[in-house]
Amino acid sequence: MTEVRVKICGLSGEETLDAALDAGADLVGFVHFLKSPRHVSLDKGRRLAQRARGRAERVVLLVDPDDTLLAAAVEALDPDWIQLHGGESPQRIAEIRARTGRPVMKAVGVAAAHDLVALPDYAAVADRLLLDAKPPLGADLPGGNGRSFDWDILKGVVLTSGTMLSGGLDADNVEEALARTGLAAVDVSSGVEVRPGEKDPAKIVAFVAAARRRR
Ligand SMILES: O=C(O)c1ccccc1NCC(=O)[C@H](O)[C@H](O)COP(=O)(O)O
Repeated sequence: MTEVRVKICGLSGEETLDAALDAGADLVGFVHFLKSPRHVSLDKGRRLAQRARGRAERVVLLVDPDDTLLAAAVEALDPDWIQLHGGESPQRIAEIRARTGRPVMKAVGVAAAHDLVALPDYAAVADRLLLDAKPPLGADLPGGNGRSFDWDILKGVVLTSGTMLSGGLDADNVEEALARTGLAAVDVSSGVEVRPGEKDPAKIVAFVAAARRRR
């Protein structure tokens, strides 16, 4: 079995970024979305991304970005990945890939089996898919809500290689989530926090260790 890939998302400070890097996270995510408690300015994102260069893949997370924001985010963070966490269409994803020359990870919200119908169209244009729990109706945030979806929905579904599982994961449930879905890549935000936006180094270490127990 291949080693599980781990992404820690919503890092906004040097200390917790270092904890993720030292714990061996494969990807580190920086959220640029004003409504988020994990929002980092482009200047802060630039500094954090520089700090992580060469130690993990750097991901900038954007929600329905226009071309001006995209260009500014790419210039500032020089990301290895652009994660799109809004209502971007497959056509817009193809445009963003072409415009930026960066690989794109598309987050798809899942609540029920019918949400998986969208996956082939996204898989055709995105470099990677990230399956996240759909946010509750009227939520401020399209992700980072600490909710999980019924992993058994994925049983028998053929997913593209590298697909990441996300939503409500933590050190206590990540092994079971990996076992039940058969996926080999996970993403976490709330599950390594003490409160929204405040990451906990000890929880980051515990999460990476728990995910890696599953090989
Ligand atoms: O984390 C945020 O604040 C956020 C804001 C806007 C769009 C997406 C956001 N997070 C997306 C992530 O990548 C999270 O890691 C993912 O949704 C899982 O979150 P959680 O359930 O809190 O672990």
